Amino acid sequence: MSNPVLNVSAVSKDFGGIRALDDVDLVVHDKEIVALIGPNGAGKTTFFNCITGIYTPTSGDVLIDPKGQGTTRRINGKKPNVVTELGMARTFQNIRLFPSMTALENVMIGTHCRTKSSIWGAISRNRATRREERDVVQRSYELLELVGLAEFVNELATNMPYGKQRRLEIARALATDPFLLLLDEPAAGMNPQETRELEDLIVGIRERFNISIMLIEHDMKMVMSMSDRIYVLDYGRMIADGTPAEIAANPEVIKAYLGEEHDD
Ligand SMILES: Nc1ncnc2c1ncn2[C@@H]1O[C@H](COP(=O)(O)OP(=O)(O)OP(=O)(O)O)[C@@H](O)[C@H]1O
Repeated sequence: MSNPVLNVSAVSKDFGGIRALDDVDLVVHDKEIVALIGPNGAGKTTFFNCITGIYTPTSGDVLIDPKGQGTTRRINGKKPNVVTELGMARTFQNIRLFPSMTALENVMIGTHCRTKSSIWGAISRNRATRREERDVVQRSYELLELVGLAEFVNELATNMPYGKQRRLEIARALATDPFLLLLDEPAAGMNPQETRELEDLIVGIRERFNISIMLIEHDMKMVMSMSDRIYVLDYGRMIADGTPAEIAANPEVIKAYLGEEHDD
């Protein structure tokens, strides 16, 4: 198998006296769909924050190898915009769109980290800049179509239904041209029909863009049906990883979810 595109090794994160992540290991391979699950407060969002530059891990390594060819780079402590430029894009548990911009403008902002025009190009509006602007609009529109939002192209993000805003966040993340797409509770607030459609969309994104996808999700039906592998966090510790069938049959996972007495 090729080198993992993401290799997280022995990562811990402390908040004062609280150890939110404790010696966590996780890998994602090329084109894998990997889920991170665990009870509330287990440390899932803290994990995403540690690997996307919002937090610096207290210890451990976050390594990426976008092409999976052994060219590994350590990204601990890099700023979120740098992590995005390096090819890791994410969505948030609490949607973070630009509410008073249109759907198209929100996606166009995502393309920004891949455009080349300088400030001088923007002022002089030379031919290369105008061509690049046209390409950005075209590509952003195509991404809106792909996530099923073509009819909302000129709608302000704030006026869009909640489930559509979640899709818009995915389109904006894709606009950064990632090798790894990180989705934090993409199905939150969606009804069963919307969740099924979202699942199709996520699997379709993997096929179309040949990228890896990692998601935090509480909807077990969705997680079990679409993931290649699943990791389980409990009280900041990784208690299991495996295929959906292995995870469903793992006694420690069942215990964590049923909230039985916790062994140390
Ligand atoms: N900035 C912070 N300062 C202090 N404690 C924090 C901070 N962020 C998270 N924590 C704590 O770290 C632990 C893990 O929280 P986290 O939000 O990562 O869990 P989660 O698994 O994403 O939960 P949920 O499923 O409810 O979203 C919790 O005890 C939380 O209170």
